Amino acid sequence: MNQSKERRILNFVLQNAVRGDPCSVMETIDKYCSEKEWAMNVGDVKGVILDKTVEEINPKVALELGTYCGYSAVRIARLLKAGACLLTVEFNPEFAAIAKQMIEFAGVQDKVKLLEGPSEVIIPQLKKKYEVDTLDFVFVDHWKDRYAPDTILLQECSLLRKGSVLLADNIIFPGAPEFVKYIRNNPRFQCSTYPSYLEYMKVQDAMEKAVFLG
Ligand SMILES: Cc1ncccc1-c1cc(O)c2nc[nH]c(=O)c2c1
Ligand SMILES: [Mg+2]
Repeated sequence: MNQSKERRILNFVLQNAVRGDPCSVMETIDKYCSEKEWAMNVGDVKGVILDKTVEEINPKVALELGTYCGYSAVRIARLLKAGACLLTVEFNPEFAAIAKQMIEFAGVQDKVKLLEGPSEVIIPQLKKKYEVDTLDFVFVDHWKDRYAPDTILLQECSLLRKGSVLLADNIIFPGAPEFVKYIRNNPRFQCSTYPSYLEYMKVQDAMEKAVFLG
């Protein structure tokens, strides 16, 4: 059975990156996906916006919706301080298996908890099953049609507190119009838009930052 693209990305990392070095893993994925096969990692351009947001917040508890190959989980986890953790949710079992190996190779596995399943099932489990109180940071990068319902679900599950920050990828391309409409018209969120480019492409995209006001 021929290999998946995601398996080819992982193998390229295992053969070319430095084990235990998160930056080396990120650079190697970016090299493969810009030179050989495009893939939907947040990438090196939007990745800087992600970095700056994480550094500004310095979250103790972070959530990522949409792990994919683990690129942004490695990117976020490398910036987390001692005792901080990232919970990352992936519903595709093949992607989750790749991401698990990617996270371990990068050496950030002690800071990352990979949760396999649909976000609408996992989010209601975060408090009781995963001992989360509230989330300091949420990176929304899974499926555009889940952005708005999952943001509502996070509120219904009392997982956001005054000052919790959401950062959503792809609000221009592929786009998340329902989410943008919801969040920008919601007085409980203070929104700002970060124009950027689609990973590895000269195509406009943007990220939306939304601070929960409580
Ligand atoms: C797959 C794709 N094709 C063309 C253009 C953009 C995309 C694309 C890019 C992303 O960053 C994505 N992030 C999370 N989830 C997605 O589905 C997704 C899709
Ligand atoms: Mg994305």
